[in-house]
Order: sequence, then C-alpha cells, then structure tokens
Amino acid sequence: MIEVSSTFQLFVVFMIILYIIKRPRIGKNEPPFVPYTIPILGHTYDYLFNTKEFLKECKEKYGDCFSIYIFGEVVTILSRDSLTEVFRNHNDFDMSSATRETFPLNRLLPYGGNNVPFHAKTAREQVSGKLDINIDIAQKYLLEGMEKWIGDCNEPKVFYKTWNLVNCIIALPIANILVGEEAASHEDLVKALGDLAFDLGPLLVIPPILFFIHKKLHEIVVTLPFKFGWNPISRHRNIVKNRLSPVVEKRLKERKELGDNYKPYNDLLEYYMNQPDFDITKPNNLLYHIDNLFAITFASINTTSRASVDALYDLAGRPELLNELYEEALTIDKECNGLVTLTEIQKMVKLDSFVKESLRFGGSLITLPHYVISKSYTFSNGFTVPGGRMTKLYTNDMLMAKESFGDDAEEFKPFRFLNRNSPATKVDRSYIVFGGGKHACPGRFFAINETKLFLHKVIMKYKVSTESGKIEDKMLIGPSTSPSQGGLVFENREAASHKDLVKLFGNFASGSNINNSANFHQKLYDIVITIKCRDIPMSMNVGNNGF
Ligand code: HEM
Repeated sequence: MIEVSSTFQLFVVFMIILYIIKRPRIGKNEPPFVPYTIPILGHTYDYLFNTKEFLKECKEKYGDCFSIYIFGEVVTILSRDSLTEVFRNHNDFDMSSATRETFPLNRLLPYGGNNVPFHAKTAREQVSGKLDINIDIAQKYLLEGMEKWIGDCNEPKVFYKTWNLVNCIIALPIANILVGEEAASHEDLVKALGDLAFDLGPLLVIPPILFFIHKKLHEIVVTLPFKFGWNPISRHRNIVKNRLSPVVEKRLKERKELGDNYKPYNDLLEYYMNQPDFDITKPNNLLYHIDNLFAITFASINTTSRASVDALYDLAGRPELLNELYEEALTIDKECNGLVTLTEIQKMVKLDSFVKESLRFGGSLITLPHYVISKSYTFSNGFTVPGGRMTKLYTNDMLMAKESFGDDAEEFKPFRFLNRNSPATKVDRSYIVFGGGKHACPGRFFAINETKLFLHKVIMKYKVSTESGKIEDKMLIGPSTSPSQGGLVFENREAASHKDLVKLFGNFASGSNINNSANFHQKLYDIVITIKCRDIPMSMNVGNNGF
C-alpha cells in the first residue's frame, strides 16, 4: 500500500516538473496562441481525433496564422499568405530537420542518402529531365505490371488492398529507370524497392507521444526494434546489393574493355557510377550508393502510386467521368496505334485536369513541417515566430481556397483546369501539392506523366468501378489521409461489351426495347465504340447516325 502511494507521489511530482518545464512560452508579437484547458496535453487530443473541425474553428477565430500546443511543444500552423512565405524563404525554414524528428531517415540510411540537394539534382536531371526515354520504359513496364497484377479480368475481379496493387505496378517501371533492365529483371529487387516505403510507413503514423518528455526519446524508441533485428532496410539493402554487385562489375569490365566505345546505360545506376565518389573498392562504397538509391526510391515510388490510386478511386466512383475520359483516351490511342509517347500524354488534357483535381483533393490537412532555422522570422502580416519553432502547413486549407479556385473550390470538378493553361505539373502560390519555391518537387514532371500513362492504360483496358457503387472517401488518420480500402472492380472492356451486346440483342429480340429505339441505338453505339470499332467518328450523333 505504501509502495503504491509513493509511486503515485513520484508520478505527481514528475507531472508537476513536466508541466513547469514544458509550459508554453509565447513571445511578444507572436501569432495568436489558441487557449487550452488540459495541462500538458494541450490541444493534442483535438489535433489527433477531431482535426478537421478543430483546425477550421481555430482558423475562423484566430486567422491564417495561429499557434497550438501539441505533443509538449508550441507549433505554429500556417495557411494562405504566411504558408507561401515558408516556400519563398528557404533560408529561414527547413523541412529536412523537421521531418527527421518523426522519421529518422539518417538513422535508417546510415551509409548515405541524406544529401537532399544531390537527390533533387538527380531527380531533376535524370528522372524528370529524361522524360522521353523514361516514358518509353514506363509504358513497357506498366503494361507488364498490369498484365501481371491485374490480369485480363474477362470476368469482373475485385481488389481490396488497391494501394499495394498499384504500388507493385508503379514500382516496376521506376525500378527499371533507377537500376536498369538487367538488375530490375529480378523480382526480389523490384519488390524490395516497391516495399521500402510501405515497410517504413508505420514509423510515420506512430504518434510522437514521447515528445511530451523529450523529442530524442521518440527517435530512440522508434528505431529500437531495428537494433533487435526488425530492420526492413537492411533486409532490402542485402537484396539490392546482391543484385546490383554483378551488374556493376559487368559494367566496370565493359568500360575497361571497350574504352571510348562503351555505350553508357540510361539509368540512375550509370549516373551513380559516374560520380567522382563512386569506388566500390572502398569499404561500404556500394552501400553508400544503395542508400542514395533508397532515398530516391522513397521519394518516388510511394508518392506516385498514391497519386495513381487516389485518381483510380476518384474515377471508379464516377462512371460518367470514366466514359468521358475513355473517349479522349480512345481518340489519342487511335492516333498512335496504342504506342503512347510524351507527345500523346501531353494531348491528354482532360486526363491532366482530372489528375490535378484528384491531387488537389488528396485530403491531408497538415503536411510539410518546417523548423524556423533563422534567429526569428517576421511574416508580412507582422507576426514573429522565434528560431527553433516548429511550423506546420495547413495545406488543405490553401488547396480549398475560394480566392484561388473559385466559389466551388470544395466541389470535385474534374475538368476545372481544362483550357486554363494550368497543367498538373505547374506549381503556383495556391497549388502546393508539390510544395513550392526552391524545393518544389523536382520529380513531378515524371510523376504526373507516369500517373497519366498508367490511368490511360487502365482506362483503355478496363471498366473500373467501386464495389460499393459510390464515391469512396479517403481514411482520415489524424491530420493525414490514406486511400480508401473499399473494393475496386476491374472488368475487361471488350469482354464486358460483348456481354452487353448479347444482352442488348436478347432484350431486343424479346421485345423489351421495342418501344425505346433511341435508347437501343445509344446503347448499341456505346458498345460498338468500346469494342474498338475505331472507324466510327467519336463525334457521331446518335440522332443522325443512320443506325
Ligand atoms: C505524385 C508524386 C509526388 C508528389 C505528390 C511529391 C511531392 C513532393 C513534395 C510535397 C515535396 C516537398 C517540396 C517542398 O519542400 O517544397 C517533394 C520533394 C521532393 N521530391 Fe517529390 N513528389 C512526388 C514524386 C516524386 C518523384 C517521382 C521523385 C523522384 C524521381 C521525387 C523527388 C523529390 C525530391 C528529390 C524532393 C526534394 C527536393 C528538395 O528538397 O529540393 N518526387 N515532393
């Protein structure tokens, strides 16, 4: 009994000390601080479990820029103009150090991988900068991946873990672009790269409860399992090392033997091999380059597959949109006989607008944390935040701004950006899906084109619908979202159309369509164009088509 009471006393003393140490200290001229009632916990509960309403209320009451108390620290939430200032002033705000706190990439990739400017240059020059070549590779392997993981679907097939499915398909072309066809012919390597981000994903969603005591504690606890054998990174690193070593050796031998006649490979591995610090005779040098490869893998595969799966759900819940995009796809596909190049992707203007709208509706409320790294920063609205302050961007508020997207900003309008000289890759003050300013995502040109190509191939081959028949909502996890896990139904277009045709004539023969011949003609026309009777002009009107 005495032991219980002394433990309790100790706990109370600990909490009092914690309260005193962690008391929010708000300086002069800071953004308004939102009052709270529960000591220590502050706004943490509302931020995690009532995020949408909580942030909305705060913004209505305190304006675009306000501070809250979560996980034992004061965090300043920024929207609209003050958010834009973060992107414009990269010498005052830093994202890497802020992200590292909850996602210690430096601990996960101990050999390398932390040189962000190098990855930005790599993505800009080698991935987005070689779009022509990379899109050809993407086309070949997207088709192979779709064949392998989705299949023919002559009978409708329902998929549930759709993000994983799409991630497998997206990983295949990206792996080929990163390490080349020879290494990427090994399934275990492609799987290692594809799974990398998913295996690390759980780290991102662990709420940093230990921040209440000390920030470092969270990192120690999160990386603890790695020390006891649970380390997805080292497992993947071994696979990639085993597959890349012989390829690297072969290329080095070719370089030596062929000299000036050596024909460089068009992949990122070749780029790494051309770096002055590439020397596999040095210990851990190959591991250093593999960690660099992991960093770019982490930035590219999971993000692109997320964009693609979100768009797929947005499409599947809207059959009329699918039909409209199918018409555009069919016209373009006919022009190039199914062999799509960058030029054709650029002609897919409706698809582009839809992808942009789908990304705008990503749904995550708060993203892109940044630390104030200068002594202090004064926003143009006059508020000052001190150095060392964590700021978080209320991106969803900006993406739903009526001032930028019109009065219907909160409505999903797939062709909102059509004929507006506003492609999905364009970053501007309010379209911040890819960040902004100096650090705006350099991989976005590739990501958008690959997403469009993937959707094009899916639209051409399948009828996609949600199993529920409704538009599926994303799952809100605190301030972030994850794709719906509702079933997606894939059905081969041609097989479905043949069945529809048999059914239509069956009904006609039994007389059930006899009183509605316009309806019969329209249905017949839809079916015929779907079966790729490509000589029928798309604009042909049922009223005067002579059926
Ligand atoms: C739809 C897919 C993608 C989305 C939504 C996305 C989003 C983002 C965002 C929001 C940032 C932070 C920007 C900022 O700090 O202002 C970023 C940075 C970055 N992204 Fe992407 N990204 C995608 C695809 C890719 C791809 C395919 C690559 C590589 C090929 C890539 C490479 C990078 C790199 C290297 C950075 C760091 C840039 C820097 O700090 O200077 N991303 N991305």
